Amino acid sequence: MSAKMIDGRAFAEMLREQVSLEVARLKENHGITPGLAVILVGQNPASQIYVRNKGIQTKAAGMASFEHRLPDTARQADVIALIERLNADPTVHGILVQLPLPGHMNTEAIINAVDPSKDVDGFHISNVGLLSTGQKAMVPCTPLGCLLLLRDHHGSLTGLNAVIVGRSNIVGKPMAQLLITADCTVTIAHSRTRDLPELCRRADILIAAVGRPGMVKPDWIKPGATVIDVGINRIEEASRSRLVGDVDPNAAQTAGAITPVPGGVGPMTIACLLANTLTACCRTHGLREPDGLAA
Ligand SMILES: Nc1nc2c(c(=O)[nH]1)N[C@@H](CN(C=O)c1ccc(C(=O)N[C@@H](CCC(=O)O)C(=O)O)cc1)CN2
Repeated sequence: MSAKMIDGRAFAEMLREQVSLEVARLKENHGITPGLAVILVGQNPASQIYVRNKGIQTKAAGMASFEHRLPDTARQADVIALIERLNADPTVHGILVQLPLPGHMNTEAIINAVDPSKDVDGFHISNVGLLSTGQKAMVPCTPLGCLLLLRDHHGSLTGLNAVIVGRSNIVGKPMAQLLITADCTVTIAHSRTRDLPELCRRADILIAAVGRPGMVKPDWIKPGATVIDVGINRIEEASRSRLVGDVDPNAAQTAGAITPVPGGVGPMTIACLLANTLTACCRTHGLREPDGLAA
């Protein structure tokens, strides 16, 4: 039997519509327009596309979009000075620094310069600490997107065995925190994990976030399990480029449900960024947070 395809594109569209409605309500009732500032340093081709899409979708949701592009010759101090200006700007409720940054920059120092209340990426050390202690935090967009898809598919996640392959700060670790809070039993695996296929076969929920095309094979999957593929790997084939996930597409024969690549987790990332910007704006102004948008 073939797995149910979890349609992240459709879910993200619904989420963006919900955000748009809440933004319109904020404007009408309180005269407030949520604003998102995105900083792009350098010319990374994929980053340029993501930043452009963030701007388009921010405006489409009725929010103010501020785009700041710096050359890859910019100094770390220039980026931090810009962040400090945005921290002090009351029209900016969310600040995002597009990653990866050029090699000469210290990513942690730059992320930690963002005011935690405007850290819509949820990467600031204060938000990492709040999330890991189960407190109200800004939650990283990709794991938040995965959680929303899982909750929509399963309802309750209580008692399920979740295996996360990948231990990055952006996906693997925050994903584990969210699933622990959702009462899953969580294991984080990585490239040095012993007998990875056997471990994965115990998972009711398998999250693949390693950045290796097709690494998770069909026989690594427990029949009926839910598979969330976070991989976005661009591969060149016969002079054309194609996007593939971390999970072998034949895994759909074993899984109960699976997210496709493209069209699964990817679109949820920007939709959750919009949701986080709205959440940050509501928190800043002491207003009720819309239901269903946060973790
Ligand atoms: N500061 C951040 N930098 C990066 C993040 C992040 O969350 N914050 N995540 C990724 C890139 N990313 C957003 O920035 C992102 C990745 C993928 C998609 C997406 O919609 N993917 C589509 C396919 C798009 C395509 O054809 O290329 C899909 O999977 O269907 C959106 C955003 C790294 N940097």
